[in-house]
Amino acid sequence: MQAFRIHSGNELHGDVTISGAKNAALPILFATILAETPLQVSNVPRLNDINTTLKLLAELGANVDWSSDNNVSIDASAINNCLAPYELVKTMRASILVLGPLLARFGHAEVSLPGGCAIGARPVDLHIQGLKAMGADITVENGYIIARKEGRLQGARFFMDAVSVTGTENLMMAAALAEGTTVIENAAREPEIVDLANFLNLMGAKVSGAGTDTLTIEGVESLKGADYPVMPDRIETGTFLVAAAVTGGKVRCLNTDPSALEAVISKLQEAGANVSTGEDWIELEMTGRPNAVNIRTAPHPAFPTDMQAQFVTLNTIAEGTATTVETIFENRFMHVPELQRMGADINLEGNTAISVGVTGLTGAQVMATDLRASASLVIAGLVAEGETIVDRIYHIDRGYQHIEDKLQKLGADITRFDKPA
Ligand SMILES: CC(=O)N[C@H]1[C@@H](OP(=O)(O)OP(=O)(O)OC[C@H]2O[C@@H](n3ccc(=O)[nH]c3=O)[C@H](O)[C@@H]2O)O[C@H](CO)[C@@H](O)[C@@H]1O
Ligand SMILES: C=C(OP(=O)(O)O)C(=O)O
Repeated sequence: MQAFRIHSGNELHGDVTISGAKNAALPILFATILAETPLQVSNVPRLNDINTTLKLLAELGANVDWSSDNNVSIDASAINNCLAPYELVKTMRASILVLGPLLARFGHAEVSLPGGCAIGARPVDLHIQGLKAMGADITVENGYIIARKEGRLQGARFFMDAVSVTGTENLMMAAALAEGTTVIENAAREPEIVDLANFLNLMGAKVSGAGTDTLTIEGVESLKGADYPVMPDRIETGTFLVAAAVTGGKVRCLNTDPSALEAVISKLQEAGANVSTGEDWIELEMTGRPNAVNIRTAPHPAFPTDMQAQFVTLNTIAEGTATTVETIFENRFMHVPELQRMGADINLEGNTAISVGVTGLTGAQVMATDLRASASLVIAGLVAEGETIVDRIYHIDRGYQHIEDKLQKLGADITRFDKPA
């Protein structure tokens, strides 16, 4: 199993190029199931989750070519199988995104239930309810969601009880090929939803309202291929900005989109960072210790849950006391006990972490438990005195393309190594 060895001491300085967004690339790649002609998706990050997605598409019968660095060519005209097996789905919850497109195009889908994960139960009831509202017949048998519809799905009005990102995406993709108009109320407003809607529209879909809480989708009979670049990763961007704020120094993130990071940038400024932005870059300069900042996660445009762990690390070494409230996932504080082992002063009370900033952390062997928890531990390792070993970094490889290479170029002392189990 691979691990990171990190030594503290260096401020981060320099430029880092941000990759395409995992959480936009995944739905976009699943949306290719809807297209009857070949297409190309560019700015696709080299990540384990993308590998899993492409394996799944190939398993369904699509022709997939990822020989060129960040460009993927897909021809979904050959899909001849509507089964997404447990072995692939269990490694990546976003696999549930095959459900809507398969059902809409082929009238049939069998998708393993993804099950819970480290950050929470993560049910998919809203995905199922929405597809049922469009006329699908859905049962759950032997751990599989079995969905059928004779003829096209029917446009429907659906109110989402909870704001769900992949739920909104699944229903938007299904509605794109439905007969009639679908209205999704209380839809997620994340920038990745807008990116998916733009891709669908380029394929010939009629989606409007993306980025607001009401999506209107006029179904069309077929969709064609289109070439599309995935938006930049706002969470990877935020992670590098927090790393620079914690270590001190000056880091410029290139090939990113500041408009997708307003809540994060505003918290970094509150923490004392000097942040400047251009059309496709963000620069952060930090001198001295950050101020502790209160965080409350909520659906976009509020503060993203995927940046919560990184800010807990910032609060750990900041000046003052802060509360971090996690309102999206019921178990997303797995990094806290690991940070405590490095000397953090954090009290957990239900969905709230109360951090009292300490003047220094000490290196330790810590375990990554999920994607963003891993990032928070890497950031902690960059400032902890001595050596930090972060175990189980396969979690971080799900969401960050070559994070150690990018950090090394900024001056960090971090190496990947094979650690005997
Ligand atoms: C691949 C991807 O884009 N992943 C992101 C997506 O995950 P994902 O789309 O899985 O997260 P959701 O937005 O669906 O989850 C939000 C909340 O809704 C609940 N819920 C969701 C669906 C459902 O059918 N029933 C239900 O109750 C969840 O348990 C959770 O409490 O959005 C999350 C919230 O911004 C991010 O942390 C993930 O990085
Ligand atoms: C929780 C995340 O991803 P996923 O939904 O793929 O588990 C994440 O990107 O932080």
